Amino acid sequence: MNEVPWIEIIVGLVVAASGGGLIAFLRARAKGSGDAGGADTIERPGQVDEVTSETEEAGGPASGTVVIHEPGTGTIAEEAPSEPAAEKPAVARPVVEKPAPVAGRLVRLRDRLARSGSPLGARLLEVLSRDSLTEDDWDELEEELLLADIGAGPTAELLDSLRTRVRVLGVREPAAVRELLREELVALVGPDMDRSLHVEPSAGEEGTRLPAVVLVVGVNGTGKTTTVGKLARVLVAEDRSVVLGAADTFRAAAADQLTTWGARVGVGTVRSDKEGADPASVAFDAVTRGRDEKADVVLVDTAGRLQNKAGLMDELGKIVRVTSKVAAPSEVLLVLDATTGQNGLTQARVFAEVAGVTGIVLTKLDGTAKGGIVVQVQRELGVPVKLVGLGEGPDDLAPFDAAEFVDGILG
Ligand SMILES: Nc1nc2c(ncn2[C@@H]2O[C@H](COP(=O)(O)OP(=O)(O)OP(=O)(O)O)[C@@H](O)[C@H]2O)c(=O)[nH]1
Repeated sequence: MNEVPWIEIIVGLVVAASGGGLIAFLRARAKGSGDAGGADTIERPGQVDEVTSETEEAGGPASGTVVIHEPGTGTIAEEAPSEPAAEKPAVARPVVEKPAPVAGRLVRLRDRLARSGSPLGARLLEVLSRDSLTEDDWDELEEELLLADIGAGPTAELLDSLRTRVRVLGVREPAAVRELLREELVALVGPDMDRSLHVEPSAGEEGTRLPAVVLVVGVNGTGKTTTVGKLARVLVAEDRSVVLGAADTFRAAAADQLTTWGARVGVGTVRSDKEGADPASVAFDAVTRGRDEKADVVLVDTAGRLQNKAGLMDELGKIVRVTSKVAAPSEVLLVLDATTGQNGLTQARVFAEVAGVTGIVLTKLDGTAKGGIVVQVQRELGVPVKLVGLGEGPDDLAPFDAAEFVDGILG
């Protein structure tokens, strides 16, 4: 018998056997990258490097593989073909953190302000505790309120009302005047504004379940990526399932930063392999992924470089249009740095005009005595502050509440 056919048969059998694996692998690839744009990958939390090296050992590609970390279990599953469990190298179980409960976080504001210097409340109360208030005292109060960025209009309103009540009620004791001031400040901050976050999934056509889409916009450096990471933790603490979209493709490190934030709480990030990729494409992929996974919320981080209004309008407008093909944004959160005062407000106006902002996240409140910016920002933009950043810690993001906030700044 001729030996050649035997060699061909053996080679054929080997090719057929590995071909099965290849088809399974290709199927897995096709399943994982079926979104528009094609270039995006979803990075699931966990130790991605370890998963990748394991994938290589299993015969899969070193990059672009869809890896999935099952939130909460600490196990890693991947969509590429796998060897029988007994033959697999051990994979270190990633630690998934449990975020701190959300309720009562704003109480920390008082401590943080006390550490950051002389808070507004302490200075106001020092004036108000003088025996009888003279014209100079009222002027001093006005100055303090203006320095705290409350703004000229709101400051005049507050002082008018406070003076009248102090006179009419004949209040003299510092504790009673303090209480009146507290009431006036709460009224100014707006206790009745709807500050709830709209993060409930909705019903699409033919009963599809659509995730709530939250776009996070704002000038660079204000704390957008950090806020998206912290907000993911808030939602996880409330038992909601979350997908992150790294549409800040301008700064390469932003996607890594976001992936790390998500990984800590078992949340996956959709990102692009290409630096400078189209943000709208990444946002679309993230929302599609959220819909396919029946996630409750998709949080999309954006770049928001403010070169000019037209460019910003183009970029954000496109993100809104494109994501709306799957699910329209239920929230557009504008992130503002509380330490930038008036300058931040000017930039905020541009974003509000362009992006249809539904809520404000005021970051770095821990680093400023100018908490009054809350009042101005709400007045100027006509939208409520919904969340505040109180520090760089992972759980330093608090739902905003007018009365708790005023108690925080009054100390
Ligand atoms: N103290 C304090 N720092 C904060 C807070 N929120 C964010 N930061 C810090 O602000 C810096 C900028 O935050 P990022 O999240 O990278 O800002 P960004 O807006 O995404 O920036 P770009 O990606 O460049 O657009 C980081 O050092 C954060 O830790 C806060 O509430 N308090």
